[in-house]
Amino acid sequence: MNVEEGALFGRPPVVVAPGAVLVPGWLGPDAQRELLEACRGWATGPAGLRRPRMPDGTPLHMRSVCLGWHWAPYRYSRTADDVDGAPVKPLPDWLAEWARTGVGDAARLDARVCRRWQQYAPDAAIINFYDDDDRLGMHQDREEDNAAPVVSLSLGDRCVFRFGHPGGRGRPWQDVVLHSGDLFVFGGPSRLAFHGVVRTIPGTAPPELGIRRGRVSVTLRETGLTDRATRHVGTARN
Ligand SMILES: O=C(O)CCC(=O)C(=O)O
Ligand SMILES: [Fe+2]
Repeated sequence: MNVEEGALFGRPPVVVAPGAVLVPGWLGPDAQRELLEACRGWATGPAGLRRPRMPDGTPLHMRSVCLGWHWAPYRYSRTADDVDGAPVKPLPDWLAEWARTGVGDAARLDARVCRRWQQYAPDAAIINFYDDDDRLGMHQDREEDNAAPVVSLSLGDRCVFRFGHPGGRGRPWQDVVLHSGDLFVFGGPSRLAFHGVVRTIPGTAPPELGIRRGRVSVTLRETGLTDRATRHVGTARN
């Protein structure tokens, strides 16, 4: 975890919007490999990788697997009901710890990210796998009953990530290129900002990562949910 490393390679941290921070090169090569290896394991069944579908059956343009809580448009559950009904895999403590450290690093760059990052305790992760032509439409992350920030880690090919504002899908927005190893955290006034993945940039993964193609993202959140209360709200992501 390195706030300085990105800067050494000419990409300093950026406050993309109030409470939204990009830390380039936050994961070094070994940590990226470790996380990618873990993602490959999580992708296998039970409760493994699948292409999520909108409530009307329209498939999304990527595949995903969940940890802690299973997310499918637009609700969280403890079982992967749109996969095989198996219990969702646990979110490992080490990954929650990485996310907490990431929120702390981001909060030092912009205090609006999170006021009490030491208490950040994500209980859900979504791992997205993007092929060359995949994307994710502009959406809000709003199935959480909680204002804690969202933490995203990128692996593999770069992508064009569009970050807007909470008021709607339209402009203004900023397009930022997320590289393998980058940390992006959005909280505070940007917690409900619309965002999406416009496109991946094939062939841009670091060769030493050992990924043949595509982009993987790991997105962590505090759901604020208990097993008795799940939520059904949301906006289109297709
Ligand atoms: O893949 C990404 O970088 C974004 C993922 C995302 O926005 C989500 O899963 O809600
Ligand atoms: Fe999102």
